Amino acid sequence: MHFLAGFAFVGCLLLVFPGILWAQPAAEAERTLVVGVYHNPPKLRAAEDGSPSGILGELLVEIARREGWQLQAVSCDWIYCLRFLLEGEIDLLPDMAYTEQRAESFSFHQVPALYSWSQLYGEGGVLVTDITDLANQRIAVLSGSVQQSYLEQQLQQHGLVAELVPTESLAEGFALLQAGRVGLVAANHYFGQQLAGRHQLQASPWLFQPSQLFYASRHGQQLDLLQQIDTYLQRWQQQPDSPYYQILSRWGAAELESSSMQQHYRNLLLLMVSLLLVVFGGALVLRWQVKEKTRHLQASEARLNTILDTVDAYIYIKDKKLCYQYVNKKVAELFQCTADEATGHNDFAFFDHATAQQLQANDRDVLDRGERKVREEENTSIDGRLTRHFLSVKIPLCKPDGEVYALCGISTDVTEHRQQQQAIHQLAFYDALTGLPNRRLLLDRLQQAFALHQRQQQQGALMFIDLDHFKDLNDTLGHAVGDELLVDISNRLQQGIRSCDTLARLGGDEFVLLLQELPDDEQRAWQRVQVIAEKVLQLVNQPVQLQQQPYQLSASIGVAMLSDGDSVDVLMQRADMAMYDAKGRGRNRVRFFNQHMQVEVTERTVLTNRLRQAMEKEELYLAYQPQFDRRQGITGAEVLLRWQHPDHGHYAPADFIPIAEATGLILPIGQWVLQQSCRLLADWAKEPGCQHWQLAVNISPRQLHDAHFVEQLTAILQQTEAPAERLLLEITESQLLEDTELALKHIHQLAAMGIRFALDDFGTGYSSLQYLKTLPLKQLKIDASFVRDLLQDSSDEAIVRTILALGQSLELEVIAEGVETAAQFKALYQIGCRQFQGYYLARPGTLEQLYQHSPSHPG
Ligand SMILES: Nc1nc2c(ncn2[C@@H]2O[C@H](COP(=O)(O)O[C@H]3[C@@H](O)[C@H](n4cnc5c(=O)[nH]c(N)nc54)O[C@@H]3COP(=O)(O)O)[C@@H](O)[C@H]2O)c(=O)[nH]1
Repeated sequence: MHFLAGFAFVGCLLLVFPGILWAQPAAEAERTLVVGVYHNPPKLRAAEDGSPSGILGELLVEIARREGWQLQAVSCDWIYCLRFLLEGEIDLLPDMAYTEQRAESFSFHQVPALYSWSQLYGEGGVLVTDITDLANQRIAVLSGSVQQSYLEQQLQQHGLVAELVPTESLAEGFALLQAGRVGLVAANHYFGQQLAGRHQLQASPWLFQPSQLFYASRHGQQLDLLQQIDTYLQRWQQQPDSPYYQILSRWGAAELESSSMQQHYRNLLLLMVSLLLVVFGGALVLRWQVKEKTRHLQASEARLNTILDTVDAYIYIKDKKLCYQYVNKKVAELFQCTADEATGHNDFAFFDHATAQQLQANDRDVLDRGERKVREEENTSIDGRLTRHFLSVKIPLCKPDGEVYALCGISTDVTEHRQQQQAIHQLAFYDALTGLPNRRLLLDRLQQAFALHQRQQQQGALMFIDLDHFKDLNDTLGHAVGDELLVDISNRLQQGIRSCDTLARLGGDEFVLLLQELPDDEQRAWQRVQVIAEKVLQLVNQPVQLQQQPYQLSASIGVAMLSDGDSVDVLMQRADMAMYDAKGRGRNRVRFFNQHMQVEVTERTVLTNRLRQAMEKEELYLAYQPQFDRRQGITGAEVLLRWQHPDHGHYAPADFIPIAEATGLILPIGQWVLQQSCRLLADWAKEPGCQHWQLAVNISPRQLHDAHFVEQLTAILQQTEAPAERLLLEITESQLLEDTELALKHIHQLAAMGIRFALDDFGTGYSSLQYLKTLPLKQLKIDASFVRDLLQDSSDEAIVRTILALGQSLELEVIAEGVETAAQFKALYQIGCRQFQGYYLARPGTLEQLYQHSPSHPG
């Protein structure tokens, strides 16, 4: 029993850790070959020092010596040798019979190294002359061997029932025969002959499975080496005094010697049996067997212990009571005791209670099911100070009859790997600055929430939260302060949400809140989201102290209910759309997605595509609206962009300019407007009647903030030779709000070149005196809205008067725009306005129409 358990134990360990048990001295070796050596004497066996021995072993050693190959021998049972060869753990396996099936997985050389056949061996009285004698027999066969496949096939062909008992080695087969567990054992004649002689077994007269024996490598590997082996075999098999025949005769002579000794032994035994009775003979045989096996086991155990104590894994055997029966050095180190001290104790002696309970549950599973299990285990030491993660492979150890008697565990410490995995996970799914889930994780959770909504109609909402003017703050106060602010906002928002909700940061100042577990009723769910959104606004609105200054932030929030979209992408787009709508409506507010937004976006997309082509197709042109002095003489004109689409007619600038702005198309379009305007100024400079006229050109915020704007306008002025001082760039206050520093820099650079600036829509924005002081302005433009209600609304009149007074004191020209009636003109004139623009005087038109308003112009 012990002997058989040993087979299982060795198998379990060698299966996982094939060890190099013998290596040739490496002095002049050029090539290292790992050779599998299984016990199949006289063809193959491991010598005392572990080196390959037997006929094929010595033959290989001789070839290797001549070729300068370094051999490293791995001692393994046949079945594991095969597996190691397949898995590339070993390079070469001697003593493999060629079959077509094997040729699919292994490569063989050409010249057979040996010829062999198989026989069946049994106690005297079992006579096998042909296949039919195998009916109802229990026959031990080497697992995965040619004998096994041949016998299986033959039994099936002849419709015979016999039990083939697979063994891991031939020795195990003969041990089963000795123990009376099988009636016959199948083996090649080399091995069988030896064992039969030794154990008084009878060889069957039925010879089967003649085979050619080769050295084999993993399929397609070591082909040059196999060729070399062929060269030696071919040469040596033709020379009677070659090493081939010397080795053969050495092992053949040993065999003969062994046979003749056996004969002598048999005679002696017969004599002894007759003299000392069967009892003494039986005892002797038994003692010899025990001694042989003990020696074999001790040698294997010593070799194994060396391997087990050097591998970087925790290896142990636990009995059915879950007490350690064996621990390797690593386990003993972990338990801070010797291997002997660990033996006999269970996990409660080494781990904390919860760990021990979990380990025992895992172990029981393996023992009860009799199945190999792989699990990740988290083990905390008994003092609770150290927790490590292990990947544990646990294999049940079974007796030949299948009964599980222990388990063998191999655990690898994967703590660092786990930590790395966690770090990678953190990087992959969380935002590095705030620690909030990132886009990837949000999408994952949204996907789940959406699936739940579709399956069970569970309500949910997606909230896009964008901080207003965060970019300005970031640019002004620096990115470190910006980061601090984002962390602060994320903490505030996190405190205000429930654990079932997900707050994520998509990047920059974009936060997204996924709300789940809302009331089933759609209306109530909507109301709950409204309340939460208001709360978010309040949280953002709370003043924050940055660089000793209090700041109050606001956010624009867009909401899409999960029922608003039919996919995650659509939902994201819709929440984003709603957020932009909130921004467009003045920021610091919440907007829920509605279909109008969708229509607007669709229309905007269509318009964007048309606008992209408009420039190429020359559908854009310029209109000129004259500007007048108090005597209604022309002082110049405002250049106004127009778009005439061949199919869809005239598009209003108020519709397409914001799109051009948002898409960046305003940059090439604006450049074209400036080129046209400068050409016209250059032409006017040559005409005495209009030399003094100026052209007012609207500049969009995008242009003013563009890094190449100054450079491009300088180039245009140089190319056209237009007088810079006749160019008046109209800017609005709102333009200056975003990235003020860069805008001011560009304005000052252009003013230094002589270009003049007008502040458009004056009075409608912040009307900051600060701008009036710091900007190199030449003109203020009273917004048309004040002119429109001038006659009805006294406060509008007061504003107009104030603007005029401001202009006077700051020495700025003031022009009123949107003058539509004679009454407005008169009223403006009476309160001191001296420059005018509006439909009353002239509508925007062609150049010809402009010239018609000036009698002095030759055109
Ligand atoms: N960045 C650029 N913006 C441009 C350019 N061309 C125009 N625009 C801007 O588009 C907005 C709408 O312009 P538009 O429809 O051309 O309207 C202008 C005038 O036609 C209109 N106007 C002029 N007089 C009157 C009037 O008596 N009544 C009345 N109802 N409207 C009148 O006012 C617009 C000019 O406004 P302003 O620029 O503020 O002086 C408009 O914001 C343009 O700025 C361009 O090339 N680039």
